[in-house]
Amino acid sequence: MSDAPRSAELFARAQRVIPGGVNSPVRAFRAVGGTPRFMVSGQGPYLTDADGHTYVDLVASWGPMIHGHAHPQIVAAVQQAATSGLSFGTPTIGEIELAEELIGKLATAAQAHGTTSPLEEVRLVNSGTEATMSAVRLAKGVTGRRKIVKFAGCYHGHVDALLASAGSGVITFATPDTPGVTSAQAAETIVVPYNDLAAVEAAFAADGPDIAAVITEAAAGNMGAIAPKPGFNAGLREITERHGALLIMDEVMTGFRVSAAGWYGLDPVAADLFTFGKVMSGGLPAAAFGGRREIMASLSPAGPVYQAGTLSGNPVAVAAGLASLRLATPEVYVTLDATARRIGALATQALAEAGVAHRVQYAGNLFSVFFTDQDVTDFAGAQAAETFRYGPFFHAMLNAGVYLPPSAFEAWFVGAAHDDRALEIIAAALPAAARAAAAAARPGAA
Ligand SMILES: Cc1ncc(COP(=O)(O)O)c(C=O)c1O
Ligand SMILES: N[C@H](C=O)CCC(=O)O
Repeated sequence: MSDAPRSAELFARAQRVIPGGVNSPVRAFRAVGGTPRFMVSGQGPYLTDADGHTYVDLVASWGPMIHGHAHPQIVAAVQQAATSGLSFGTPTIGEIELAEELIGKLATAAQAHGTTSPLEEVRLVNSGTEATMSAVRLAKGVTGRRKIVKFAGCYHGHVDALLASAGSGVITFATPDTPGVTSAQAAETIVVPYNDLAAVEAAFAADGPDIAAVITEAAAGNMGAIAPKPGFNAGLREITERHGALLIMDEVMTGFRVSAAGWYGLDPVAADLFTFGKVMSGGLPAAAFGGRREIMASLSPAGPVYQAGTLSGNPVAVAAGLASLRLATPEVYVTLDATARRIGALATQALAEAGVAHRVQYAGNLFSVFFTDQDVTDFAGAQAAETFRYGPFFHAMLNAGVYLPPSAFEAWFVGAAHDDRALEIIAAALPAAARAAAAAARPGAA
């Protein structure tokens, strides 16, 4: 399966008209080598590429495909919506229903935890990047302050102020100080280590009156999967509240994936603002940010903080999101969690048998493999792992029909459609991949 002539041909053609041949850097295979596979279809847990190879998909469009690809009810909802018109640039009923669905899911979780929901209003946007960008602007507008605290290795989309020490493609391609972000923008971002409340306290001790917000991934998934230490998110809540700053919980990856109410359903920390993305729209371009009414009331046209979007609340994306969220029964989450654990256990078994030091880490049902004998709790730990083993591991899996993220710094994702057959393919692929990881040569070694 290493032979992918049609993908190679398409990649050469793409590189003539698209920078690097891809429309998002993480899709390129630069960190693992080789030719990115051009996919032509997806069905359930499988992807099929332009050469006709089929793969068990452990990327799931970077999170959203919780029901697998081309779920018939979601496809039908999209077809139905498209038939009624693709975009109106006016309010629609579906937007209210989607907002109510998101708010209702957090309200149900809050009630189960004996508390009230911090999500009273949401504004729909088109991408996770737009959601975090808008949440940051709103936080600055509401507090009248200019600085943001973020965590090294967390990724919040390609927002200028949030690219500092970011995870995902930024770490994969080692571009921490991307040109185009001005020093003035960079100076407004304070970066501290993930899972380190003392560092957050120190940031507030130094800059407290200037800090508008702390933004965190609800659980980190963009430097591999790293769960917050128990009490970390709650600690952020306490510190921000004490200093009059807002807490922005980025649930673009975890929202409606790790539970019906996202990470909030597992650890109900009442952030001031939440951001949601790809999962809430079933894989179509829609996202959202929201929070308490008194904060959201500052948003235009209700308030002075401007935010807008011609295609925001697009009816087709909204229909996909509604269909996907309504299909997400408690059983779906039980299946996602169990499947992630089964695959993680298979990886552990194969890597242990091959003698490869590793940690399989989970953040809810996000998971990933770190080639290290230490638990990884932050960016420094993720960078210290033996990432040179990932490329050979990745290609062995790919050749055996399993599509992993083409970077050691990304989470792996499953869908409820990953059945026993898909897991058998993964189980069959892992021993050779583990041996390839074991045999990988450290760069620079003789
Ligand atoms: C936690 C998190 N926030 C924000 C984003 C940005 O979302 P998008 O790629 O839709 O702009 C991502 C990744 O995509 C993410 O993982
Ligand atoms: N890690 C990113 C999102 O979660 C990967 C998606 C992308 O940037 O294309």
